[in-house]
Amino acid sequence: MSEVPNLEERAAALDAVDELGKLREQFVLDDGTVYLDGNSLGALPSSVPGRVADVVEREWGRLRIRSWTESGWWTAPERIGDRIAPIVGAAAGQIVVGDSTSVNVFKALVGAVRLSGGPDAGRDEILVDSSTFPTDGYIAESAARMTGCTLRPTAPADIPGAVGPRTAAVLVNHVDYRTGRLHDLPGITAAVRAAGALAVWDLCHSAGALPVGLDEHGVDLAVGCTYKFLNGGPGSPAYLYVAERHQAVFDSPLPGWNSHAEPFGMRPGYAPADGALRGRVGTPDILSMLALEESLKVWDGVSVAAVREKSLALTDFFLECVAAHVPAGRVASVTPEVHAERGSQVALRCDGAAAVMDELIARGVVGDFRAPDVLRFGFTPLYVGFAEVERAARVLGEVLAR
Ligand SMILES: Cc1ncc(COP(=O)(O)O)c(C=O)c1O
Ligand SMILES: Nc1c(O)cccc1C(=O)C[C@H](N)C(=O)O
Repeated sequence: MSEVPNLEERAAALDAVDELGKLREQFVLDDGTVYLDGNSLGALPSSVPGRVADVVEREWGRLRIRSWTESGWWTAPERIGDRIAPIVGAAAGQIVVGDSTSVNVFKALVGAVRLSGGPDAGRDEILVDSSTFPTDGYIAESAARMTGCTLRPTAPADIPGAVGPRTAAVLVNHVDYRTGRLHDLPGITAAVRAAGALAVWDLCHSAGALPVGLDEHGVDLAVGCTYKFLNGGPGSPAYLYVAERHQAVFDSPLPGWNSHAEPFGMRPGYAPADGALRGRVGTPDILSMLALEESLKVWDGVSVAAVREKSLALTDFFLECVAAHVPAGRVASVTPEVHAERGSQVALRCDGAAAVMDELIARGVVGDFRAPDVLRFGFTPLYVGFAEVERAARVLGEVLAR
């Protein structure tokens, strides 16, 4: 066990030079808990409660209806979209915030089939990532039925070889929620576009954890949640990216009055607004949305490249500590070793994983369990430190040594 003090010293040295380490102070966290579940629900930024109280008491309580204009409520979806844009590598004017990820998957995928011309243009198939988070698969199945397409579940790595003249759209998760595998967004997007189809990406597990490069890689449409690495809060609204080149013809399957060119004209006929706000539907969820806006301030001056560098250092160090602390053969990582294929989590296959995670949580190490046998640990570079990583692996070793 001579490695143990060595790992603790290494952790201290890594924390001492961690340029992002000071950001932890901007979150409500307790030193008794190692929080490795920010890939499910991000921690609370300290300034959010005060801002929410202000929205409730002053903007809603005193200004009431005036706040739609005077407090900027009406334009919040596109304003906050512009705040998310640099984090995912998009120029302003292409992202709108609102609704859940599931609803945005629907808008994006049906919108993509329509942009492709769909079955009328001979494009009658949708490809979906066969290892997808379930909601995307369920919605893709419904979107396929609605648009007259067939649905073909395909492993992300096989997509370049599977797309063809009949493909309308392809829906892929950037990072796999269970294994933490990072899929090849530039390569897959290029192959989909070369086949004349549209690429729709689900960024739930990558936005805020690594560079996405939506504009740089020519992504057509994308969606993502804001309650994981963007720390927007439970059920905070999701977002929809429609590349500028598609906006003029993007035909939303949910053309609510908020996306009308003249919403207060109250016209019987629909005429879509220009730009990103064409992706809006109904009245925005202001309390959650403004909590999200406040939480995004943590990102001011933070480089996504630095976040990625720390994320990889954290996951590398965790894997090293697990190898040192955990009895041989008790866990097997299903997260790729190669950096280019790794998101910001480590998933360990483990017998009795559900009970092991319960015990870890009881001992102050919070990750989560994903059926059937995965211990999942998410690393949020904005607030997780290296000493915590060492402690988490040490406690895991203690639990598994029993
Ligand atoms: C990849 C992915 N897509 C979608 C969702 C969920 O979507 P929603 O925000 O609609 O619950 C999650 C997590 O809940 C997810 O991990
Ligand atoms: N969205 C969630 C929720 O409402 C409750 C509990 C967990 C979640 C999650 O985000 C799960 C997460 N997407 C996952 O990757 O498993």
